[in-house]
Parts: sequence; C-alpha cells; structure tokens
Amino acid sequence: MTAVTLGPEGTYSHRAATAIADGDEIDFRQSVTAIVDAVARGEHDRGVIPIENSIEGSVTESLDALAEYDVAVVREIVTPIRHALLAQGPEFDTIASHSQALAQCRSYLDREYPDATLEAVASTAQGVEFAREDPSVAGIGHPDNASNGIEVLAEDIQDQDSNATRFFALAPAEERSKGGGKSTLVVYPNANYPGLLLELLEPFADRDINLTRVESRPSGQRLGDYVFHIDIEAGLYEARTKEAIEDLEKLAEKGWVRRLGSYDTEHVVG
Ligand SMILES: O=C(O)C(=O)Cc1ccccc1
Repeated sequence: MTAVTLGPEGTYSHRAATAIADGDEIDFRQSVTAIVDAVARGEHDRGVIPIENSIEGSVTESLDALAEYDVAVVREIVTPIRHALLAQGPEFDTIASHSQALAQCRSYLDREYPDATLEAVASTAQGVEFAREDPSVAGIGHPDNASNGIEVLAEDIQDQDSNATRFFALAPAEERSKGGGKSTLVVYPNANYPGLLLELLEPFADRDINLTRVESRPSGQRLGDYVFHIDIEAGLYEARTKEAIEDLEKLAEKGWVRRLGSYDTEHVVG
C-alpha cells in the first residue's frame, strides 16, 4: 500500500498518516486538493487530509475537494496539536505557516509578535523549510521539525491546550465501507425554500440518529446555493441509516447525495 499526504515531511498530516500507515511508503503533495485528486485517480491507495480543528473549524479546501471528487472515507483520526515556534534564532520578522496554524496561535502571535508579518504557506513543515533557508523567517509546527539549524523558540503556543484536529484517511470510491459507528454524507439539494435545511435533517432526528457535524459550503453555482456536509453517529449498514438516506435522496432529487463511507474514530497521540 502507498499513502499520500500534505508535505513536505514533518506536517501534522504526515504524522497522522504515519500513525495509520503500518510502515507503508508515504508520498507528499502541496495541497489537499492534489491529495484527493491522487487518490481519485488511483495513484495511491490511501490519502490523509485534515478536516476540522477544534479552534479554527473546518479546513474548507478539504470539504470542497470531498464534494468535487468521488472518493471514500475509510478512517477518522483525531490527534492533539501542540505548536512550537521554530527559527534559526530570535531575529526574524516574518512568521510562515499553514493558515490553520497561524489562526490557532492568533492570541500568542498578537501578544508576543505584534509587528511580525504573517505569511500563509502550503503547510507547517513548508514554513519551517523557509525558516531553515532564511534567518528572517520563523515557522510554526510540531517541535520535531527542529533540526539542521532550526531551534525551538517557544512551545505550546496554540490558543487552547485542548487543540485537536480530525483527519480523514481516503481510499478509492470502490473501497467504501458500510461498517463503523460514524458515517459522512455530502448533500447538494440544488433547491432553496423556507425549511429546506430542517427537512434535510428531519430524516435523522425521526430515527434517533445523532448528528456530530453539519457544515454548509457554497456550491460555487450561484450566491446562496449550498452543499451540506453531514456526519452522523450511525453506520451505513444500519436499516435506520438506509431509510434516512432514502428520504434525503427524495428531498435532493434535483441534486445529489454522496455517501463517503462509514468508519470508527481513532485517537492518536501526536
Ligand atoms: O500543515 C500541516 O502540518 C498540516 O498537516 C495541516 C494542519 C495545520 C495545522 C494543524 C493541523 C493540520
């Protein structure tokens, strides 16, 4: 098996991929969309992408890629995120990291480095690479990225100690599993009328199925038109889930319903 995740080496996504990869070869891409594309094309057996953070919320590029490409979600990995400030030394004026990491450390950065320029780059490890090449740049990432001239200037700089991120392990669409305690669906109703969202959620409430997440993302078709991402606490194999999705499909007859798959949550210590 081969896996693909966000690079370069040392990203949080890489750490999550390593935790589930069983020694498999891991390849890297510069964006979440490129990872999902590689799995959809069958270039890799597994892809690991960040989905949601406890401080900053959804990784919108991931949600949009899951609505666009036909892939399966086969595992969910939750891991604590503890950020360090990494640089060649204290003389830097720019802090480069993934937009989620910059946002997760907003209070610390405002307090300690109010004059620094914040630069969003492809990943945390990419920011550390830039810091390795340039003493005027610092990165934010996992402290294990400190090596080859980079030191840890501060640890645990995230705004909340409980900072955690959910990652999905993706597989080609035909490997979709119906077994597991949770499932993810993407719904595009292609309609807009009073009570639509209420109607979309009723099939689950009526069958006592708990929702763990509802997110709306613009469909890109027109302003005010949305795709909904729904996580439920039930497996696709269950009769109540099948019935709820049949109701959902009737409501979304002008659009579509995609079952991304069922899985169990795995907690991995960072
Ligand atoms: O850039 C990384 O290291 C990633 O894997 C994305 C990310 C960024 C911040 C917290 C969790 C995941």
